[in-house]
Amino acid sequence: MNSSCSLRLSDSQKKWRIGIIDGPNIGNISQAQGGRDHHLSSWQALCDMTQQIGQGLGVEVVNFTSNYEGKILEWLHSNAQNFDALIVNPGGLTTYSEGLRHALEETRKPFVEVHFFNTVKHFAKVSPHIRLESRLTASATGLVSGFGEHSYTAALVAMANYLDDFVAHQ
Ligand SMILES: O=C1C[C@@](O)(C(=O)O)C[C@@H](O)[C@@H]1O
Repeated sequence: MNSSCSLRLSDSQKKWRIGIIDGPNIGNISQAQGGRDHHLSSWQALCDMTQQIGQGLGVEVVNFTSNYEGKILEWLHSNAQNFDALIVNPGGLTTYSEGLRHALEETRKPFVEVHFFNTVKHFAKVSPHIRLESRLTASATGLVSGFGEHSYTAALVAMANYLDDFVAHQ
């Protein structure tokens, strides 16, 4: 067991670098989600929470958000190689962005798709006749949805351990 943090399950001390990308509307989180599926006052509060979890895990977390698909793609093109893994809430890009899916695939980095909502349940309710689904899930390493802000908690803990166990030895 890693002595610095009980949530790192191996002996790894590696300070992985994990980028968290929040897509359209997530930067406006207190209004956008109507406070129903999380307990955050702002996107900054989400950054503070994920930074705190990153510190506890002994990994570096870098947060980025944009309402613009092109800005997110440019961020990925310029920065993805500086990260070991990514956590992505595509927000308003969830159901249609092939561009984001391609850009993420091209990084060749593991990534977790996260959502505040359980998107399967949410889409079944808002669109019972046309089957909506995320464009990213089939390309993601993993998916965490439905736990409000703790979808990010779960994604960070899982990704740090995934990097320790599956990537460190490659
Ligand atoms: O913007 C959002 C938020 C969301 O990504 C979530 O985190 O639950 C779910 C998406 O369907 C929606 O468009």
